[in-house]
Parts: sequence; structure tokens; C-alpha cells
Amino acid sequence: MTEATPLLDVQGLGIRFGGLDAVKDVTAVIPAGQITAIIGPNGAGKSTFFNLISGFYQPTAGTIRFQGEDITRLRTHEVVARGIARTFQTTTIYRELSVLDNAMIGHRVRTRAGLWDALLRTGRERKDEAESRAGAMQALERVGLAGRAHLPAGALTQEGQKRVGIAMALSSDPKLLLLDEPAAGMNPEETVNLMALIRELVTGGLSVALVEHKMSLVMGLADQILVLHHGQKIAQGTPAQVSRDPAVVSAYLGSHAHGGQMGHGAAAGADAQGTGGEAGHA
Ligand SMILES: Nc1ncnc2c1ncn2[C@@H]1O[C@H](COP(=O)(O)OP(=O)(O)OP(=O)(O)O)[C@@H](O)[C@H]1O
Repeated sequence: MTEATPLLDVQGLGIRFGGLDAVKDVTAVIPAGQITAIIGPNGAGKSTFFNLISGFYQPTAGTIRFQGEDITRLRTHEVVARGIARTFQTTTIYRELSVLDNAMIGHRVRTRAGLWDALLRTGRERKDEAESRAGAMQALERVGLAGRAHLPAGALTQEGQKRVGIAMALSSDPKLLLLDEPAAGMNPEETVNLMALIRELVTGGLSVALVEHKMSLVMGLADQILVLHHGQKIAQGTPAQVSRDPAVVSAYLGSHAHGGQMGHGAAAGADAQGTGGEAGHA
């Protein structure tokens, strides 16, 4: 990988479900060391985009390159091994198990072909266990939960449980972390704490891409925003650029009646002074 090679580079990416183009012809770059937000009205294809990048879905068109390597056809655990990990909209946390055990499960599921595969490889159990424990402990330190490693996960607050979910993804020590609606269900104070955590992780060298409806988080955190609408990229730029891009505003206004959420004042609030250039259209 040269200096100029982007961390993640998707070209003409698409997937069709029956007659529906859930993601269509998306070309975008996710740079290293930054926070990239993927936004768009409900059903725009954001989660599907994440599912494509993380190997959960196989694209029907296009390529995905990570650090210069073609990862388009890799399976999930192979993608993880290259350095991409993700959280889910609703992370399953085992409430009765300790925080550490949860993070260890995250490590195993992500570094093996699957949980059952991990469980059945009993011969390698001890080495695996030590590796998972070390990876999980490091991840817990990064999310500020090392001191609570031995508490049952269910004893943590909602915010603490979110941190466990992030630690589960971090336990494989990814270079790129994909966060799917990390602030869902969080109150404003928790959202602010989460934003601080994401910033810290990026300062520590991680690159982050996130899907999020909460515009306060997106506008306050993202270095760049990629906007999807009906599966297609309609804009990419800084928060200031994107929030006053006519195509973006109209996509959100058009979808507002159907549950679009940019109507929470984000478009106006992010760049009241009108500074910054125009968003780059797809
Ligand atoms: N596995 C699937 N099979 C069929 N259709 C799917 C599948 N996954 C997603 N879709 C469809 O693809 C479109 C994009 O869905 P997706 O969940 O990616 O949107 P989104 O932007 O994440 O929406 P939201 O903000 O509501 O989570 C939707 O019309 C959805 O119904």
C-alpha cells in the first residue's frame, strides 16, 4: 500500500434483491485516520452497504479494496482477518456472562469461521483462550471497561453495554471499525460520551465508518459524510458541504413524511455561516 492508497476503496458497488437495487453503483473512498458517516433516509441502503463491506453480503456488481487488496469476494471472517470489524444495530450481549467473557466471545466469533467452529476446535483451546483473553482485555481497556471486566454485562448501564458491543468488535484489533447506529437508544448525555469514545479511538489510530440517524452525532463527529438515497450515493463531503447540498436536503425533505430524520434541524444547524465548498456529487 502506498501513501496514496485509500484505506477502503469501493468502485461501482451494488447488490440486487429480486428487482430492488438495495445498493447501486456506489463509488466511494473511506480514508485512514478519519470518521466517515454514512447517512440517508430509511431504506437508503446504509446497512446493506455495511453488510457488503463486511462480507455478510456478496455484491452483484463492483469491487471493494481494503489497503489495496481486493476483498470483494472474501467471507466475513476473512474480512475481519484483514482488519475490518463491525458492530450491529442491536448487539447481542450475554447479560449473565461477565464483560470479559462477552468481549472474548467477540474475539472468537470474529477470528474463527464461526462460533461452532471455535467451540469445536478443542485441541487449540488453550492457545485460543489465551489469545482471546488478551485481545478482549485490550479491547476493554480501549473502551474504558477494564475495571469492570468481571462484572456481569447485564449489570452495566445502557451506555456500558454499548461499550461492551464496541469492545466485542475491537477485540479482533481492526484497522477499520464499522459502527451501525451506535447511538440508537441512547440519551443525549450518553450520546456525548459515545462521541468522545469514538474520537479517542480515532486519535489512537483507528479509522471509523458509522451509520447513524442522530444528526447531532453525525455533524459533530464526522470528517466526511457519504449520503445514500435509494441505494445510490447522492453526495459526499464535509458535514458543512453535505448539509447544504440541495440533493441531500431534498432527499431528506422528500422522505420526511415517511420517517426521514434529517428534519431534526441538522441541515440548517451544521453550517449556519455558510462556509465551506460545495459537496462533491456522485
Ligand atoms: N436481505 C434482504 N433481502 C431483501 N431486501 C433487502 C435485504 N436487505 C435489505 N433489503 C432492502 O434493501 C433496501 C435498503 O435497506 P437497508 O436496511 O440497507 O436500508 P437502511 O438505509 O439501512 O435503512 P434504515 O435507516 O431504516 O436502517 C430496503 O428496501 C430493504 O428492504
